[in-house]
Amino acid sequence: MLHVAYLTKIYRGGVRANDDLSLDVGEGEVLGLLGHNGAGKTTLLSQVAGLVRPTSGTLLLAGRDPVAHPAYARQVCSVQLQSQAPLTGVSPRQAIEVLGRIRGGARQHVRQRTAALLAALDIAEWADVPGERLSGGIRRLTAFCMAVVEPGRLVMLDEPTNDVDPVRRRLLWQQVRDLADNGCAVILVTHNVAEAERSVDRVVVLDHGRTLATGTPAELRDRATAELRLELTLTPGLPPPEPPDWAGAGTLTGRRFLLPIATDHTEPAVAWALRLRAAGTITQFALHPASLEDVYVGLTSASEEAGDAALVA
Ligand SMILES: Nc1ncnc2c1ncn2[C@@H]1O[C@H](COP(=O)(O)OP(=O)(O)OP(=O)(O)O)[C@@H](O)[C@H]1O
Repeated sequence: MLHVAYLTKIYRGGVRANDDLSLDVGEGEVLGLLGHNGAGKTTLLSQVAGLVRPTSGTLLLAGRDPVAHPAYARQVCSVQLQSQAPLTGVSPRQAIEVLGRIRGGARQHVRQRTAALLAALDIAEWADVPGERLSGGIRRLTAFCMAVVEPGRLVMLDEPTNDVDPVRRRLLWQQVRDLADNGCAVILVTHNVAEAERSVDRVVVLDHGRTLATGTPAELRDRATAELRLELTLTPGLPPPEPPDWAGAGTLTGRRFLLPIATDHTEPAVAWALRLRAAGTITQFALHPASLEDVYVGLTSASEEAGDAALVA
């Protein structure tokens, strides 16, 4: 559905926002695009939508170049932008139905789909409230509905869960999954790695415009299977214990002390934690596998260190 090969975008002024980027997204697939602020995610989406011209490389949207065929790109792509949709003077229902009609949906079908989306995201009670009286989260969910009321074959969502409460976020992820199950290709830009883990088929991690890693969430987590996390809850008022030499450097957040542990040190880790609990140093402990978020943070910090080393060299 989308084929990107060796894509580079250099903005006027010399910022290299995408650097030799290659990826593919198939029908029925949700691709999660992760990366720090300024990694080049929005730039990639803008080029796919035909809004920004690539400096070099290949971009094919259902077999055609979106920059050479912008009307075609607009028909094939549905986009929810990162910026909030202007809703002054219109209600969510009006805004969603107008978008559905603009995208060529039949009146009856658009009405039904709008009502179904509002109900599925549990925002029907705001359906007829003017936009200026809506909270940021409801506006964000309305923008999502506007993007998917008559979805194109490729749906691109730029941080769709910003400002949205946890319960409605889950409802939104279900809608994203349904889009893919109905045959859409979906690109999901998010900073919420833990949530992405549950709803994407594949992940691309961008770093300074380049692909840092790609794979299914399980494949990326496998890179860290050699590691577990030992989580100690410290007794109030007590400092963290000195980690044994087989544990990695610990991070302290409040009373939570988190240590990376190699899987072959599971037994001594549990024995150590039990001793700490018996001595009253900690109140409880847990040992769990590394999450995709741990892998993501590890990848990006390794890249930062490599960048710093390159600068020093
Ligand atoms: N129109 C533009 N002109 C010049 N530079 C730009 C332009 N748009 C983006 N950039 C720069 O290109 C780089 C990539 O920006 P982009 O918005 O694609 O990143 P992003 O990954 O979407 O970031 P965020 O997560 O903060 O939204 C940044 O350094 C940004 O400042």
